[in-house]
Amino acid sequence: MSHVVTLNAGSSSLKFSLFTLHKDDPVAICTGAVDRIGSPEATIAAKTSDGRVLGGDGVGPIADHVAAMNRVLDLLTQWFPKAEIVAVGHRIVHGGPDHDRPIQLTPDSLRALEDLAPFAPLHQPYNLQGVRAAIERFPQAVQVACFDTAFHRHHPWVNDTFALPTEYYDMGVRRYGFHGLSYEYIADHLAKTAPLLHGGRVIVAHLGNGASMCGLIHGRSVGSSMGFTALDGLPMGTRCGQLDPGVVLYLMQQKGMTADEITELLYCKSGLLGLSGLSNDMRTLEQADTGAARRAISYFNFRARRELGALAAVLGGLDAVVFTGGIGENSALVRERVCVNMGWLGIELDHDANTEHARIISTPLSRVQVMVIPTNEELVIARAAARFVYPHMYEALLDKAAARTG
Ligand SMILES: Nc1ncnc2c1ncn2[C@@H]1O[C@H](COP(=O)(O)OP(=O)(O)O)[C@@H](O)[C@H]1O
Ligand SMILES: CC(=O)OP(=O)(O)O
Ligand SMILES: [Mg+2]
Repeated sequence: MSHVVTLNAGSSSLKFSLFTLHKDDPVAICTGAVDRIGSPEATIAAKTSDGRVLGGDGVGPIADHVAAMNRVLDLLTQWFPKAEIVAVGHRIVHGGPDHDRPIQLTPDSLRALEDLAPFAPLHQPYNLQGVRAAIERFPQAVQVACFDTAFHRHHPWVNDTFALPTEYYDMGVRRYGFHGLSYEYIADHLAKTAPLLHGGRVIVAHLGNGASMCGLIHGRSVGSSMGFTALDGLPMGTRCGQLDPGVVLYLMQQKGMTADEITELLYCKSGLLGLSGLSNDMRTLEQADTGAARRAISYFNFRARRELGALAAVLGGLDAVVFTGGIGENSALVRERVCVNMGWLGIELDHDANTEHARIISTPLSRVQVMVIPTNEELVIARAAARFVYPHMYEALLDKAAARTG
């Protein structure tokens, strides 16, 4: 039976899966993640679809994404020696202005994607290292790139542009938006499980180590919080989120900081880590009893509320809010604080349902339905990879994708 491997390198994690290519849809037979990469508490965990837990023993330190990638490919070949890998699907965070759908990777396209690395320094280099490692490990497999930016490529021009002279837009200085694979999964899931809401106005809050929000109308992106890079919008684990560009000028001109120092500050030392002085990890901050940790969480919630209100205005009202991503799926505290006193917008949270991480966490009378939907970027990647290998077998998926991108 043919199989697809998916690799999804986030800023703090490497998620991976092995899918079997069944007739209608790929089916995951193993999913796993290396978590807290780079920290002494790094873990690797995987389980099979029949509930077997893999991994555990002999994990050892996982210093960086390259070590994580090699370890994952070793383990997959060890666990599933007979799997025939026909394709590897890669999450590639930045696709630039030209890619509004997945592509089959070639040496030329790989080189072009390398040029985008400065615009996603926490992701793109690792995504592309994953491609190289997979080519070496599975040379016969088709390598497919699935872009975070593709989902937003047809968002309105007002959300695509900055108010700079237009030649900058023409040279690619645009608001690309990210987390598109996650938004695509949520939009597709809503289409299947809640078609009325899918047809309406939905805000998806993808809150993980990287965090963004996206406003959807009829499952299409009409506005999102991330911009030219994955620095903009909400504060994140180590990234600052929205920042007055005057701060950058001040740091350069008055404080003599170099571009590298500012890059390190904004990508790696800011956000929850910078404000708390303790950790980028929401679990650690929720357990910590320090004023700085509480203030970091308050700032995160404040900016999320602000973005929620702004996107509701862009959508012209609201029918549903979906929380997803590591924090969105697991932190009842953050969801509660983001939604509290939002009755004016039609949001009434059900405290008990939220604490229990129920799928619907708004009250039955809430005008806006609030949901928790675990994201599944892996399935979106596996479907795309499957379409390249067996276009006829997955014709239905192909039609749906075409309808979505219009
Ligand atoms: N039970 C939990 N409670 C609060 N936060 C959690 C919980 N589980 C995971 N998280 C948070 O989710 C974030 C990681 O999200 P994830 O989407 O996996 O990251 P990435 O951006 O690397 O893909 C971390 O801040 C982590 O603390
Ligand atoms: C784009 C981005 O920030 O991704 P992640 O949340 O996986 O770090
Ligand atoms: Mg992620």
